[in-house]
Amino acid sequence: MIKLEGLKKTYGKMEALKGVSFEIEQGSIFGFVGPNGAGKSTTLKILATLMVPTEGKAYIDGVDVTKYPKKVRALMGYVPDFFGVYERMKVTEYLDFYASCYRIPGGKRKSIIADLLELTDLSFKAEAYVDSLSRGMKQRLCLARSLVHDPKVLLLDEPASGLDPRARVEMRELLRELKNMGKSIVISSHILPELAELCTEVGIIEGGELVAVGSVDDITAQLQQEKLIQIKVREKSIAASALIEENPWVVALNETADGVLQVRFSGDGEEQQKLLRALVLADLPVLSFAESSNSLEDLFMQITKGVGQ
Ligand SMILES: Nc1ncnc2c1ncn2[C@@H]1O[C@H](COP(=O)(O)OP(=O)(O)OP(=O)(O)O)[C@@H](O)[C@H]1O
Repeated sequence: MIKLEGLKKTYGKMEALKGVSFEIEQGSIFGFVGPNGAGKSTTLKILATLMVPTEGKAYIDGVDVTKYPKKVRALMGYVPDFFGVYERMKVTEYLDFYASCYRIPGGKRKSIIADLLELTDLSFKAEAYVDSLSRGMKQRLCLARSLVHDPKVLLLDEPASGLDPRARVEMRELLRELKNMGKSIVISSHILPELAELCTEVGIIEGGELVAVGSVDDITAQLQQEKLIQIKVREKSIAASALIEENPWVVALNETADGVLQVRFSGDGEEQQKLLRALVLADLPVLSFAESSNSLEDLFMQITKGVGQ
C-alpha cells in the first residue's frame, strides 16, 4: 500500500534522509519511530505530497507521490505535528471547510461530519469553538479532518505528543477502530513503547537512515540474541571502555550520562565471565556488572545512538 525506494532529502547541505526504503502492507499500522531530528516528519511530508524528495521514489497504492500528487491526495489523509490557529471557527464549520476543500458536495457533508464527530467522540462539541477545545480534542478533530474524504491511508505525525495518559489511550483506541475499518496507518513517534502494542510493524529511523524494520516481536527477538550488560566502574571508565571494546563479543558500547557503560554483547555466559575477569585483572574498580532485561525502551536506546539530536 505504501512503498519507499531509496528516499533522499537534503536541506542545503544537510542530508535529512539518506536513502530510506520500506514497504507497508494494506491494513497495517506502521510505527515510524526515531529520536528528534531523525527524519520522520520529512518522510511523512514527502508521502503527503507537501515536499518533493531530492532522490528516490515513494508510492501510495501504486501511485507515484511526486508524479501524481493530486491522485495521492485523494488516497491519503495527513495529520501534521502542529495544529493551526482557527479563531472564531466552530468545530462543524471547521470540518465543513475541509470537506469543501475536498469538493465533497454540500448535501453529503452534513452526514459525513456527523459520522466523523461520532467516530472521534466530539459530537458534544459540534458547536464549540475550535480554539476552546482541549489538546486531546484538537488532535481528534485534526484526525476527523484528515478523514473527510474517506482516504485509504492515514499519515499521522506524532499524534500523541503532548497528550495526557487518558487522551493517549483514547487516541490508540481510535486508531485501532480506523484499522478495523481497513485503513492503512503510518504513525510517527519518538517513543517506541508507546507504539509497541498498537502497531503491526515498526520502522526505526535515526540520522536519516532506517536502522531496523519488522514486527515488534521480530525486532525484539533480533536484539535479544544480544544481551545488554550494564557495567559501572569507579572513575576509570575510559580505560574500562578501551578494554571492553577490545572484546570480540562486544557489538556496541555506550556510556550513559550517569557513567554506566552499556554493552551490547553477543557472547554466552562464559564469555561474559571472561569479560568481567579481564576488567578485574586490569585492576579496574568494577562496582557492578549486570545483565539487564531488554525492555523496549532499552532496545530503542541500543539501536539508536543519538545521532542528529
Ligand atoms: N525546512 C527545513 N530546513 C532545513 N532543515 C530542516 C528542515 N526541516 C527539517 N530539517 C532538518 O532535517 C532533519 C530531519 O528533520 P525532521 O523534522 O524530518 O525530523 P523528525 O524525526 O520529524 O524530528 P522531530 O521528532 O523533532 O519532529 C533535522 O535535522 C532537521 O533539523
